[in-house]
Amino acid sequence: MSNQTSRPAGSGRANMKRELPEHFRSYKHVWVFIEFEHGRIHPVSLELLGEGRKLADKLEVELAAVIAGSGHDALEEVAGTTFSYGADLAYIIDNPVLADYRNEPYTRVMTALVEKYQPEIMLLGATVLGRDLAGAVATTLKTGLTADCTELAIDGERSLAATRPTFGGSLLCTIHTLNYRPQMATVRPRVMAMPVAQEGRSGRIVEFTVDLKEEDIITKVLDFLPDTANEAAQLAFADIVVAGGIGLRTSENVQLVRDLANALGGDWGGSRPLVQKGWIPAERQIGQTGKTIRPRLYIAAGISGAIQHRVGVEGADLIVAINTDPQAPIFDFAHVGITADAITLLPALTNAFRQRLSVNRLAG
Ligand SMILES: Cc1cc2nc3c(=O)[nH]c(=O)nc-3n(C[C@H](O)[C@H](O)[C@H](O)COP(=O)(O)OP(=O)(O)OC[C@H]3O[C@@H](n4cnc5c(N)ncnc54)[C@H](O)[C@@H]3O)c2cc1C
Repeated sequence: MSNQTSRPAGSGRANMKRELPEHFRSYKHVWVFIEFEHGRIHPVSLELLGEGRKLADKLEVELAAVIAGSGHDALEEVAGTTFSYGADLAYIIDNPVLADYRNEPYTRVMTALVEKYQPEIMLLGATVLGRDLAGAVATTLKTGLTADCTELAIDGERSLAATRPTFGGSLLCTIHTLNYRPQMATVRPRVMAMPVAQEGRSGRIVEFTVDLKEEDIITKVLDFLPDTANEAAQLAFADIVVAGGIGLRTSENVQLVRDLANALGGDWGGSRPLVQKGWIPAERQIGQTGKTIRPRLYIAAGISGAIQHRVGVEGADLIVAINTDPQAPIFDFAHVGITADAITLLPALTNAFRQRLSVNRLAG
């Protein structure tokens, strides 16, 4: 009798076909799709340039920014910004049809660019635009896409190891695209650190033209209406965030979190059960299925620190947790833990900060 454990034939990475098909072997370089809309580069694109730089250095290849839109001067200016954030070259696709994002022309441009210049890795932000585009491009190119990655690395065989939470965040899985190119991944805003811009860094511009005609595109943009009702739009980018959990006990007590955030000049949010109870809007949920934040200061009041919440906040520089239970999991990763009743401590902190900050203002 053998005491060896058996595993199903063909299972696991070790039994996968590792040889990349011949026609994919020429695929080189790392690309980042730059989300440029209404005169603004989405910060996630710059965060991805920082991550792409590390991957490109490891592979000893170039890092390219892909910039599509309408108006050559504006696109060149964007290219200049991408160089200072680490790109070696920028592909510019300038066409009036690309003035506003639409899936069809952008997918056409991206697939044509990939077929011509053959990148081995392509990264996009996991924003509304990035998710829409990445899925369409991966499907058209018949390649693999790992969505919402929290970590990107290169393994010993030059393959992209794209890690993301799975099974409701209770496990992390690392996904490889072994037999297809490019290897595509999306990453949510604030998951990766923002790189420091290096002024004066330069790069090459490669112009790419595609035959796009407005009459061939079915969808039409009639107008652009900014989402002014979404007052939580900047939560992911706030320097100071105060959040509440079920420990706040009533919907009225959410105001205590808002008051402290106001006193500190920060933004506010909460854990998922607060959204489920209707105490806070969904766009203020922080965590795996909400927003990922990377503030300099994060104050969590009455939040237990479940893994799904933790993954959205652990990039914060300083985490202060207020919880009545000294065994609460949040104390395992908070930098400062306060065992106290949030409902009495929050107003006391708000008053103290208001007084201290107004004294500082008068003194200044
Ligand atoms: C697929 C999936 C996705 C999820 N996504 C998210 C997500 O994006 N974000 C998220 O937050 N959760 C998410 N969750 C839910 C998550 O698992 C937890 O249930 C949730 O984070 C718990 O919220 P909480 O900390 O507010 O509540 P609880 O876990 O109930 O913790 C409340 C805490 O408050 C403390 N407390 C009680 N009274 C007081 C008081 N007066 N003062 C101070 N402390 C007090 C308690 O000791 C306790 O630690 C997800 C779950 C699943 C399955």
